Amino acid sequence: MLRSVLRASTTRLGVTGSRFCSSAADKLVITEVDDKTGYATVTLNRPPVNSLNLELLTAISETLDDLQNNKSRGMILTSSSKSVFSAGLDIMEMYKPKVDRMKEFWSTLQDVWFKLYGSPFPTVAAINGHSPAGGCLLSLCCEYRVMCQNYTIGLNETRLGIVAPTWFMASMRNAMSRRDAEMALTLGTLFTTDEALKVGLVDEVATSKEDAIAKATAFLDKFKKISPQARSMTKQALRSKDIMELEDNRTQDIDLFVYAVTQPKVQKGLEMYLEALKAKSAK
Ligand SMILES: CCCCCCCCCCC/C=C/C(=O)SCCNC(=O)CCNC(=O)[C@H](O)C(C)(C)COP(=O)(O)OP(=O)(O)OC[C@H]1O[C@@H](n2cnc3c(N)ncnc32)[C@H](O)[C@@H]1OP(=O)(O)O
Repeated sequence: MLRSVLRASTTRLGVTGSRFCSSAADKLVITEVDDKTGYATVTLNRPPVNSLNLELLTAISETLDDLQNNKSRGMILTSSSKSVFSAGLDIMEMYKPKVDRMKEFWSTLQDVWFKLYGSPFPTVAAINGHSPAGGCLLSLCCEYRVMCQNYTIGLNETRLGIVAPTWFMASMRNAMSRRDAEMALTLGTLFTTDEALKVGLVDEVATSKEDAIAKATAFLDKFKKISPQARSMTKQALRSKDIMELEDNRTQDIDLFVYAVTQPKVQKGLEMYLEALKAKSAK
């Protein structure tokens, strides 16, 4: 039985919420912990498409802190949307940006990556909708991915005329073969669920969100008889090279992001992409 709400993080207005004080619908991230298993289901809740702006990233980052501080037994990451897991980074954070906010935005994304990719507790993404770019990154940080049928997933940055940072690439390389990762990253491939399964970008296919959560739970159950400490040390050792590489280059990575995104050519590309998205949604 799910009991709500371990911690309701930042509200849509960007104000830190307190325990149990307002309805889950107001929260950017909803955390529910199962009494029996101790697993936390973390639901991204920024309609319409869970695009990752500074406030949503901050809420995710705080949630991951809470789970770690509470010695979580496992986390399932999913979305409250019926058709989108996450549309990736909020393009409005990059289009005509204010540099200070942009730096905070990127630094918070780095924090989320460190905390999720390197989490001591086991993590699964129950991908119940489309998952392009930054949405795909969040799922790649998890140890296991279960995806519902008939959606798309991938790091499609090159299709937007931008370059996925090396730590995005490392996360993809950790899940699939180097060859498939190179093809996917250079082409900016958005895979269908079945294609993603074939290349190992996702581990299982689900027929519904409920089925995805059940399969995610079954994955977490596999660790019941494994020492949590041995498990987390093994995971962190395997991922430490990627983590140290970004730790050593955090500031340069932020500077490179600001430099790249503020280039007039990139701004023009983002403008055109936004226009195309708006035109599509207006149809
Ligand atoms: C060597 C190292 C160099 C480093 C240099 C750094 C360079 C920077 C790297 C940056 C990495 C970027 C990562 C990203 O995540 S970029 C974002 C990529 N995301 C996408 O391409 C997805 C775009 N969205 C979609 O394809 C669809 O919306 C989706 C399939 C997800 C859902 O479709 P659906 O039909 O359900 O919804 P709509 O398209 O109608 O969208 C509804 C409204 O939401 C707006 N929207 C959608 N996506 C975004 C987004 N990512 N950001 C902001 N807003 C978004 C869309 O415009 C609609 O708005 P309106 O209702 O107002 O029209």
